[in-house]
Amino acid sequence: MTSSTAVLEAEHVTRRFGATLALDDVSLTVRAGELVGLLGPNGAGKTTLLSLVTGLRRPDLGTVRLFGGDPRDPASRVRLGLTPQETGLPATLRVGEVVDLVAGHYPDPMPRGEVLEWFGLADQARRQTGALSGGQRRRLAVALALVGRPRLVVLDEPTTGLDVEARHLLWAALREYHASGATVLVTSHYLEEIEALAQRVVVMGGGVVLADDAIAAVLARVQVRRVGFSVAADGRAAGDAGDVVGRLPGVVGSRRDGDRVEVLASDADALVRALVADGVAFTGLEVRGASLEEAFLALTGSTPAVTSPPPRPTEEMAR
Ligand SMILES: Nc1ncnc2c1ncn2[C@@H]1O[C@H](COP(=O)(O)OP(=O)(O)OP(=O)(O)O)[C@@H](O)[C@H]1O
Repeated sequence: MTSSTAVLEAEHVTRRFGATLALDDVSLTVRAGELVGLLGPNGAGKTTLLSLVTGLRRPDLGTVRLFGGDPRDPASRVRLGLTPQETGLPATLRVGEVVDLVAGHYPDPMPRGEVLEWFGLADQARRQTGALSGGQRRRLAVALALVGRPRLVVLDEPTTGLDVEARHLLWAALREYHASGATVLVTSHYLEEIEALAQRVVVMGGGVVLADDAIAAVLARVQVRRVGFSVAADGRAAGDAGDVVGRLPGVVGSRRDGDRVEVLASDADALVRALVADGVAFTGLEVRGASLEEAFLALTGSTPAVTSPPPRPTEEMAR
């Protein structure tokens, strides 16, 4: 397989669940040897896309291919390792038994001891999976995705519920596995995680692909901050604020609600300096990270800026 071979392809894929349009004309190609991060907030469509390209569901429209074949065909899936978001492990089986069970489906699996050691589970081999902590279960799920030495690994939010140490252990394992020549597709809510792992990032929101680029290029695009301030509802201050906001090159969107002005700006410092320099009488200044979705929706112009409700602030999303 050459490095340009597509291992996973979605072309103009649409998928509905009742009235919900989960994917709206999505196209994505992942080539052999890539480590791709699929980033997006809850409901963006990431899991749905993975379910189509791994053959768990069918698209309503469009085509999907896995290793050039139909993802629903077991022959296409034999080189795929998958960790779904929810992992139903048989609670009464021991960790080592589950590893053996899964390994038995592959022609050249990793030795049990090696894979357990790799994921920090060597001393859990004789424990029943039902007795594992949430984090240990998560690590075991990823270990099971890799035990058959798949050429493509698809991981849906693999680090959910892991503490910092376990997350870093998992990132290191994925980087190492990728370095051995595998292709990796990993979803996350967190830019920090994708930044640590991926070379290329695909950002989804509202069922569409909002950006697909090298991580550095995407990071440069999401350095957007939300600046909020109040001005007198009418009169000179409001006009001045509008003028200043309109003049600044880094402003990607703005909204006025009564006396409150909300601006999405790539350079919040410059915006505030300009407001002060122009003598705009503002009060109640707030500067905080915009959510990725806000930033991308604003940048792509696909929806009026700053209209979504404030994102739930998290350490990783607030930038
Ligand atoms: N089985 C289903 N039945 C009904 N609606 C669904 C189903 N699966 C997904 N959806 C809807 O489709 C949309 C996309 O969901 P999806 O799970 O693909 O998003 P996601 O990006 O993976 O989100 P999360 O990060 O929360 O896992 C959401 O509006 C979701 O409610």
